Amino acid sequence: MTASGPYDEVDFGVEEALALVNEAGTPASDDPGTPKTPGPGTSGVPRPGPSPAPAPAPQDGSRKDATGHPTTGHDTTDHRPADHHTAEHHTATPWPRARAVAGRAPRRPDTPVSVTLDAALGLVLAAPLAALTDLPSFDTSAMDGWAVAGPGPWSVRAEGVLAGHDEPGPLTDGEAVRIATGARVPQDASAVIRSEHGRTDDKGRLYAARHVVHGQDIRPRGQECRSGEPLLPPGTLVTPAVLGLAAAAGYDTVAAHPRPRAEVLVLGDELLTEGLPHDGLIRDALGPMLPSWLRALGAEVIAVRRLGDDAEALGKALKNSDADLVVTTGGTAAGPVDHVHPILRRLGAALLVDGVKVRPGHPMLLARLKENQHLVGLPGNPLAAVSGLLTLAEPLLRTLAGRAAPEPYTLPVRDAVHGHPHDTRLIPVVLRGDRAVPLHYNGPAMLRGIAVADALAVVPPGGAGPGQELEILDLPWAMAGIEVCFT
Ligand SMILES: Nc1nc2c(c(=O)[nH]1)N[C@H]1C(S)=C(S)[C@@H](COP(=O)(O)OP(=O)(O)OC[C@H]3O[C@@H](n4cnc5c(N)ncnc54)[C@H](O)[C@@H]3O)O[C@H]1N2
Ligand code: MOO
Repeated sequence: MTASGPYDEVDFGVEEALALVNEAGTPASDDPGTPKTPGPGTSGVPRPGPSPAPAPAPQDGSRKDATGHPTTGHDTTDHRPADHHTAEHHTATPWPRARAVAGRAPRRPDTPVSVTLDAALGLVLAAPLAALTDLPSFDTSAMDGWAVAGPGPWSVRAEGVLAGHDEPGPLTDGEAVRIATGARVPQDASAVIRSEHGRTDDKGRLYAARHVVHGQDIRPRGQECRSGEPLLPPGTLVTPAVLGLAAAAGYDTVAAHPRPRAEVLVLGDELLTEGLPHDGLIRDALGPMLPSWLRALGAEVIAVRRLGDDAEALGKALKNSDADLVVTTGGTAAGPVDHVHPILRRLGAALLVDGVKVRPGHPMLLARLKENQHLVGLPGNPLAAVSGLLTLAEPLLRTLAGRAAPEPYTLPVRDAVHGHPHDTRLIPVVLRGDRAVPLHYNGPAMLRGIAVADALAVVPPGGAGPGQELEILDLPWAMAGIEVCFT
């Protein structure tokens, strides 16, 4: 890519992004099937375009989910790291199972709290929302016009009635009163005539321009609900519409599951927080990315701390943290300054997932630090960290927040996608019409693909052929978006 390429344009569209980064047309990323050897030249080495991908071979006779993975229905209570058999991944957990383990790791959502409406967006209701009032709470006019009683023509009262005012006196047959939308309809009114459907003569008598139907444009009290009627069940996500309904139904606060509290610990001596990379130092891509991503997944981020490669500092930070979820970045592998495993061992943490059969991100891990406190260890490579975030942090936060799992869905993939021989792959895609289009820059250290992606596609071991249905993991801002909070 030259400096004058379309990436330098401020406003390039998805089509251009696709042309630049789709997997089919351009050199690809790290070979997902090749064991990684850290060192110069291993990252970003162009590889040939995708070869026709065979359909994933069934691994055993067990039930398969939409992606062809064995489902986890039969092992729902087993929290042990799985798959002790292969030399390469002695403890790695299959990807679907890792998600299930993470979703079950917290035993239950936290004790419900009472939350003011302005703070409740994105939380989940912990109790049914029952109407505290009839809605509407009085007979109300649906239109600006006249409330009338009996057949016309009608004599119009001098005083009109506005929304928010006292109930006007009852009407007698042949009488009308000017009325505004939302105003109380006087007793004994038989209909409301819209202002454009009536005219008055010089004696102040009202004539209807069209047939008047009894009850027209009057919203009777309790039309939407009666006081006490259940409106929403517990477990409902508080959306903007839910906030509106709760307010209309008389609520100042709602009972909700509190936002899980997350702390981010960024590890690595090589990380810069500003300026250009120099002297082997690189910019920290995860510190700026994770807090808002975690918020988009429903967490409150209580701290982001940079600890370098200091084992003691890591140990202390973990001991002192009171977050529900600690997210570390880097240091998950077995390099000389990869301190996560040794520190977890020293703290006596229970490893629930120790490596996942997924690319990128296979060194990711999940540990229970204390009762109701968990740690997700994200690998340092940035796209591998995204993989860990969606594989482990997303289901864990979802459970803590009391949210139901989204309905899984699949889309056909437009192009063939390389698979790892044994592991699941997660690849950034854009959704075009009813197809998922793989993006090219999907190497573990690359964010260029995910930055223009709508979702991640789940590629089963062995890869996928063109048109094959793949499970799609939406990115939180590409879904309803209401949980997104970038501040
Ligand atoms: N002998 C082996 N080495 C490695 C293996 C392996 O299987 N055997 N796996 C590789 C894979 S895959 C990954 S992913 C990484 C995971 O390593 P760590 O979690 O220990 O992460 P680090 O070594 O600290 O960093 C890896 C890479 O990412 C860069 N990094 C770290 N933090 C950030 C950040 N906040 N922003 C941007 N980039 C970051 C770091 O500089 C390294 O380049 O291990 C492989 N090794
Ligand atoms: O390559 Mo590693 O899979 O986690 O980034």
